[in-house]
Amino acid sequence: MVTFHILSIFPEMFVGVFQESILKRAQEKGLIKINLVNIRNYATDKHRTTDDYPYGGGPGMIMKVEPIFRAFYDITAKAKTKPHRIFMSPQGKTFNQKKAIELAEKKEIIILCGRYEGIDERIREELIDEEISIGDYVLTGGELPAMVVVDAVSRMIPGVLGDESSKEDDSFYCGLLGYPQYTRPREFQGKKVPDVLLTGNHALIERWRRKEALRRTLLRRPDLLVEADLTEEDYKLLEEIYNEEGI
Ligand SMILES: Cc1cccc(C(=O)NCC2(NC(=O)c3cccc4nocc34)CCCC2)c1
Repeated sequence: MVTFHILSIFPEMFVGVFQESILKRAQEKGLIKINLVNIRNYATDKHRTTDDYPYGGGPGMIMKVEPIFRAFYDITAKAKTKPHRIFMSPQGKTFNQKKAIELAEKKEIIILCGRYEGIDERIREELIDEEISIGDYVLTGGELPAMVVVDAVSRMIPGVLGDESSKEDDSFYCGLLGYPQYTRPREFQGKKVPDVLLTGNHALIERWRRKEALRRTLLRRPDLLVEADLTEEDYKLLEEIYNEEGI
């Protein structure tokens, strides 16, 4: 069971996303709990201010310390265990499946979403255990990155993925890209489904799938290949692929 406390000035952004199939069912099964926290509720001035001008000048606004500190203290006081505290930030370590699996072991997770030009540094110094980025591009806020983390971590919690899960595949292909997939019709615009997939020979099908996953990974994401734990059989398949691809 993982409880996610998501701190944002736009908590309503999350409602639709977490009311969809897998995450909704996981909440109903009591496997995950999602607590949407509006930072503005912790601002005590009459305008419920959460941002202010940067010292030293410069464009944009900075998220203020008081509302965020109050929110962290309140959540931590009410939490059963000390929450693991994440700030979604472009300055963070790039999120990946390994991190998702690691976070699925936590009991309580606070995810702070940035807005404006960012947060007052004292928040990062005092309240954050780790910063995570979902990639190198400019976004308007940390909310979408937070949804990505909740989605990826929730899938790794036992029981969240029904038996229709592709989790085994995830683990089997861990670190590789997916193999080509087909469904009916068998032929479309003259393009046929590979015969091997129609043989019912599972060993042959598995070999073909593993080889195509290796081929796709080699051609599109060789960096993943370096990280993947390959078997002797994989290296044989790679030999064949190198020859076929004329590399
Ligand atoms: C490459 C680069 C350099 C400098 C700024 C930015 C940028 O996008 N700054 C804007 C903010 N970006 C994010 O929060 C954010 C962005 C991207 C991935 C993320 N993964 O988690 C949070 C993420 C930060 C405060 C408000 C939104 C991006």
